[in-house]
Amino acid sequence: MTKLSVNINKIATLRNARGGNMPDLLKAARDIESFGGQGITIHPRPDERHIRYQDARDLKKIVSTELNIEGNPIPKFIDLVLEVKPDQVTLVPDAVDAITSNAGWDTLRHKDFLKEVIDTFKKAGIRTSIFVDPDTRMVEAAADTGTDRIELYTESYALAYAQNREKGVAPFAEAAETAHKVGLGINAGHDLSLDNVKYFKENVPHLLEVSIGHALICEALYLGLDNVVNMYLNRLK
Ligand SMILES: CC(=O)[C@@H](O)[C@H](O)COP(=O)(O)O
Ligand SMILES: NCC(=O)COP(=O)(O)O
Repeated sequence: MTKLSVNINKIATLRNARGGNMPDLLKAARDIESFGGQGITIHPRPDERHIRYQDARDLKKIVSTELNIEGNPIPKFIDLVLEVKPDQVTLVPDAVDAITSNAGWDTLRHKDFLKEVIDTFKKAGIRTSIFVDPDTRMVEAAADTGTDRIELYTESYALAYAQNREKGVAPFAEAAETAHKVGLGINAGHDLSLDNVKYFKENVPHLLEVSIGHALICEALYLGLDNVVNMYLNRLK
């Protein structure tokens, strides 16, 4: 079974637009869980333009499924994660000024750094995941860091889907087979949507979890959050 973790960054973006508490991020997280969502993902960025560090602390108190915090392990992110102790931390190598995540880790080049950070989180009892491109060398080197899982960065699949989905999914299927062989759990995310997620799930083996935010919240504007969560759950069966 593949779990759906809903990324609620975009709900925080909307809230922050007016400075008040509408929409209420904590209520949205609780509602998503009551609709069947199996996890909540947040990606606090250093400028706190959507998720604020305080949101992570508040969400920890109310999320009853699984809290996944994503981000670049700069010192203040590491401190936040160690304080909040989410179920999972996903390390993403994004630049401070990145509009959104735009690359996976070079796990060969940053192996020593990743080993150290992963060791710190694992000692605190937090499951770890590393955001990587679908490249078997990067997946194999990820295993050497001691991480529990990888998250496959799916933007290239989402871009290819309309033109040539067979070609677009092939590197992900291969990366997932490699990850499974070297003992890593497999998550995936970025630009997955109601259109493209079913084919991905059908063609990428051993997929434990997808985290989906941008498309899901956009789709919910037309279809409703409850309905959309359930449409994803059906596609992930
Ligand atoms: C790691 C990843 O691909 C997503 O978490 C993405 O980072 C969403 O972040 P934004 O909502 O800031 O685009
Ligand atoms: N890890 C990916 C994620 O949380 C959501 O990415 P997106 O669906 O907002 O592109």
